[in-house]
Amino acid sequence: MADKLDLRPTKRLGQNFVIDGGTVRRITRVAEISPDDVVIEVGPGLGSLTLALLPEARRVIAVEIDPVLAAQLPLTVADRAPSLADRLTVVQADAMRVRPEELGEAPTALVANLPYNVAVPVVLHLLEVLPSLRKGLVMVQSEVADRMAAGPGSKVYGVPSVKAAWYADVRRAGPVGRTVFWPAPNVDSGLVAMSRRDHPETTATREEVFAVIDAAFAQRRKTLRAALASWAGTAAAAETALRAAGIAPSERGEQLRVEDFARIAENRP
Ligand SMILES: C[S@@+](CC[C@H](N)C(=O)[O-])C[C@H]1O[C@@H](n2cnc3c(N)ncnc32)[C@H](O)[C@@H]1O
Repeated sequence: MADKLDLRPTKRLGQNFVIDGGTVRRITRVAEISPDDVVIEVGPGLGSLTLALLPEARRVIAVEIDPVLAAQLPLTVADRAPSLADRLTVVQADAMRVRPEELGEAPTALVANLPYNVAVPVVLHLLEVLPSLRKGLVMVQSEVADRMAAGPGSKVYGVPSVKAAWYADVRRAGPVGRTVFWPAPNVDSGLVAMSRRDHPETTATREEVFAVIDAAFAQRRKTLRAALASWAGTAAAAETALRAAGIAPSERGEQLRVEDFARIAENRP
């Protein structure tokens, strides 16, 4: 199919296509799609995962940034799975900016082999703008999978872990080797499973909580008293906010849960 399109995969768009049927079936199985699900698939590419998702879901909304691939996808599905073609919606758009109105229907599940350079912003954007999303199964670079699923105290716990935890329970769902792709990337991959949960109860807005998270991890080796100094105005003001939130000023961001960041945000001077 790549030959037919005279396709030269674009590195900038993270175009590494899965060419292994076993991996595609595994992603579909682990995603636990039910016949009622409306799946949003980001970056369908040549459609290998799309073709596996269509028999499982009520609808697949495929969001592809590349206009050539977006135009080809309905033709591929009409050719390979004509009886399922009416379950497919293709939206040519940047998934980092896509708006719910562009999708036609509210997706309940995210399943994607994500473009690796934008995987975290895409996941956070979709969880934010699509409250209908209840679950997700995405393939990302192995290190990113570790970071997204990490908990407090882990060396790789950071901004992606805490922000993802605002929206969902996140866990690693298995490794994927680099040989299942064409072209093969020079990193291994991993599956990440997400299950929507209510965000912590707080009077602070999401933006306010995320501002504390960004500030705390911008200087992750510093104590929170020092790391939050510019966020609070001064180190002394940061200390007051931390004490009011019941958190020792000598702690570091990597020890806190998303609920703790929310309490700090509530106590901004
Ligand atoms: C890793 S490939 C996956 C392709 C296919 N799903 C597969 O598994 O073979 C990533 C796909 O995402 C598309 N893409 C890259 N950036 C995107 C963005 N911001 N929004 C939507 N699609 C994007 C690329 O064009 C490419 O088709």
